Amino acid sequence: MNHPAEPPFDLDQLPTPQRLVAQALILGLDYLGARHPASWEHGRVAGLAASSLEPSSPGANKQAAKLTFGYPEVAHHRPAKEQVMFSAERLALTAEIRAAMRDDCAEGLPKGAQPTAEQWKAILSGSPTTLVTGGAGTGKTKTLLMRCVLLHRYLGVPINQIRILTFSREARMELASDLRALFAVFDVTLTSSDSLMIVKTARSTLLEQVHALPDLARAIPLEAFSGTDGDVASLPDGRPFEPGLNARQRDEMTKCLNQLYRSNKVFAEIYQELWASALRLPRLEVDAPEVVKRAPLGWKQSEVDTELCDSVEGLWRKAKAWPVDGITVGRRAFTLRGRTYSTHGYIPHLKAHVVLGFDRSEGRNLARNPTARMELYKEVAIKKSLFQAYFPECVIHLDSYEEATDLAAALKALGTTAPSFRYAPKGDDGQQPIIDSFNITASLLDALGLEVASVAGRMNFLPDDTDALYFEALDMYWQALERQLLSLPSPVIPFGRLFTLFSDQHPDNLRHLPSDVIGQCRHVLIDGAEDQTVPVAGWLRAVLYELRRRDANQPVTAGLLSTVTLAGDISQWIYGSFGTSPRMITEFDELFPSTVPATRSVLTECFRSSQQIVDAGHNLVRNLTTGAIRVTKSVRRVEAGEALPVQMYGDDPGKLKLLCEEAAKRGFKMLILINGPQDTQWVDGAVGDLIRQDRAGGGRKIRVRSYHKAKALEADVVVMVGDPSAGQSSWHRNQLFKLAGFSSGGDSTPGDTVQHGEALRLAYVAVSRTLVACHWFMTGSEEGTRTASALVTLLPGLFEDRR
Ligand SMILES: Nc1ncnc2c1ncn2[C@@H]1O[C@H](COP(=O)(O)OP(=O)(O)OP(=O)(O)O)[C@@H](O)[C@H]1O
Repeated sequence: MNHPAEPPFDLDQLPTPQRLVAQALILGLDYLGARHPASWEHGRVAGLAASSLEPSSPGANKQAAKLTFGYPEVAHHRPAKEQVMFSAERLALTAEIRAAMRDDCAEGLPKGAQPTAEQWKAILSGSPTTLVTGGAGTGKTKTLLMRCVLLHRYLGVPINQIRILTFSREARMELASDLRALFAVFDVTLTSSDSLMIVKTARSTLLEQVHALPDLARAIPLEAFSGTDGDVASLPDGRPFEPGLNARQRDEMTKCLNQLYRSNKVFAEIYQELWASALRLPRLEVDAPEVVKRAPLGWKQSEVDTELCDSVEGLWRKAKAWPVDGITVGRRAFTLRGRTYSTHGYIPHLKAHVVLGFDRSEGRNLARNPTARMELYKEVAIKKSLFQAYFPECVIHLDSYEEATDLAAALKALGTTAPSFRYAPKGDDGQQPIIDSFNITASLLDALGLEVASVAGRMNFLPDDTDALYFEALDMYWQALERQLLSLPSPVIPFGRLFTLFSDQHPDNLRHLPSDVIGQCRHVLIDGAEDQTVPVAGWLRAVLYELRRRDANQPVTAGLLSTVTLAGDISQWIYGSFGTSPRMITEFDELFPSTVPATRSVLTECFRSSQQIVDAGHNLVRNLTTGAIRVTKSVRRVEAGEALPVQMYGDDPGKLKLLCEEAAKRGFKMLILINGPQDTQWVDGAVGDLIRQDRAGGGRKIRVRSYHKAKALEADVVVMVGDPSAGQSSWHRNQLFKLAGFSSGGDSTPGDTVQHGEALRLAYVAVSRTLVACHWFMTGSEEGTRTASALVTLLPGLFEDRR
């Protein structure tokens, strides 16, 4: 129980102001019939004490009412830490400014190109945070450009404080040119370099900041490292998600691999084991179709296996390709399901048996003997399938003399040189040289915001899954590589690392930046916000927090504010398999917290395509949780006969040729989108001549791009070649995407979910580039896989099957 520490003062002893307050309180307590607990308790204790000391006398129970004056006990609290990224300011948009911009717009832009009410809402948003969403062709990019006009022309923001961030160099050039044209409408002349100062990629913006620090002034991003003089001067925006390596990068990476291999015994062992697993004949299930088909012949073939071995070995010896250094020659018999078959040799170092195959340079008509019913190459193939399904140990099947020579060389140099080989983690497309494969995986991890060196320890694999070795080797290798690159005269650092160094994980690093450099991001506008990586979001947040911190320390803070404006369409999220995420849009308020409510504008009018095409696009993505676009209404004026559904054809190169000729006659621009290298050949075979003619004539009437490169483009006629595929389920990808936080709603296979959605979204992006007509050729190259056209029901009124 609390007692007042000091006896209360007599009311009369208090100075006048306190006395008046106390009297007022007393009256208040009396009026309310309330009790002041501390005073009451004090009186009670004092009364008891007095009663025990003084003899009771008549009238002694008439206690003198004595009020005490105490202080409330208040628990100790710390001031809250401000988590808000923006000040409580709004843009100083007066009614006059709004009216002036609207008037100039009415005067400068054609009647049919005036912004809609939905667009004006975002253009004239006074909030520090503005989010513009909407389906393809609804004018999100145009809205961003108009907002840039507002900031500069009407609010006087200098152009070196505005950044429009776009995706790639190509998109940057196009957007910069559109911006120049739009500024001219508002009587502002932007030079080419002005517009390229405003329109940047996140990468080039970050790099300006990196180079502003003396320690990193000469730093080169790994992705832009070519070893030529132009490196620092022409620091490129990079080609995001194209992890092909140039000669200089490959050189440096190979050097590092060999150094690590020689100096680290553990790495060398893991690497050799991985190599052996890559050499090993891939296993097949016993019920794989080719095994089921070949096994009955294979069991019979056991009777002639010795003769088969002799014939093949004879060919190898004649070609002087056998014996091979490092391989112990000698037949060894094995029993598979009760039948005997022999191998040709053994590699002790790899604990691997060797079976000789049939080199393609030999005649296909060769047979074991003149009476044999089957050609030699077929018998070899049958035995190979049997071994794939039933051979219990590690076996290497040498399919060519060249392969054997390479193997001998690698075995000879094994003590000093890391063997080079091709590898793909399970579920990834096509094998790559190991260095390239490491680079692709490291780029994915960077984009997902995962530390490459710590990933292996957070994953798990089935006991015989060689991907475990791959990730273990990658972790060790990437650490060594980053250290080696950093020690070069001009330090080389991967973009992922640079973004992380300048992200909200390391906010102090940004404190070293000069104010004019960080101030370039005072007003950031991002186009294509659906495809940003975790590190880019972290970097942008850190930059905005740092600006806020600096603003708060200014002598006058009134009028100081930053803004962020995002435009995006989650149905166009097509780089998820490379590690991007649409979180900037879906978690906008959490990522960019502001006391001023955000302005959100959903654009619902499509200016690009007819309603059939808009609905066909919607048909593709409507079942995706990430595709919840509000239904879009086409406002495009369509000529008679133009409102056609997407036309679907089979493998019909002749039809493509006709379409191209017809488009050329009408002066239409064409965009041909391809799904893979096989489609490049298909298109070249069909219309290669027309494309070359177009280029020779200096025209750009026919453009050929991959589906992934279709974003932000539009054309009168769009031709889709091939069917985007959702690929194979992948254990390692699912784990990585889980680690990166993609398992929303308890999704246990988030990597597969991303790829499934991506196939459909790629088709959506392709269809939605259409101004007049869209044609889809199913070339059949992806048969049997989960492809976009098979993952949804294509509605007949929206897709017309002409196969
Ligand atoms: N208010 C408008 N009036 C007329 N045309 C418009 C309007 N807004 C945009 N457009 C035109 O519509 C087309 C699509 O605009 P824009 O590229 O800005 O859309 P988007 O939403 O960014 O498209 P995507 O998401 O497919 O890249 C462009 O040709 C643009 O000029």
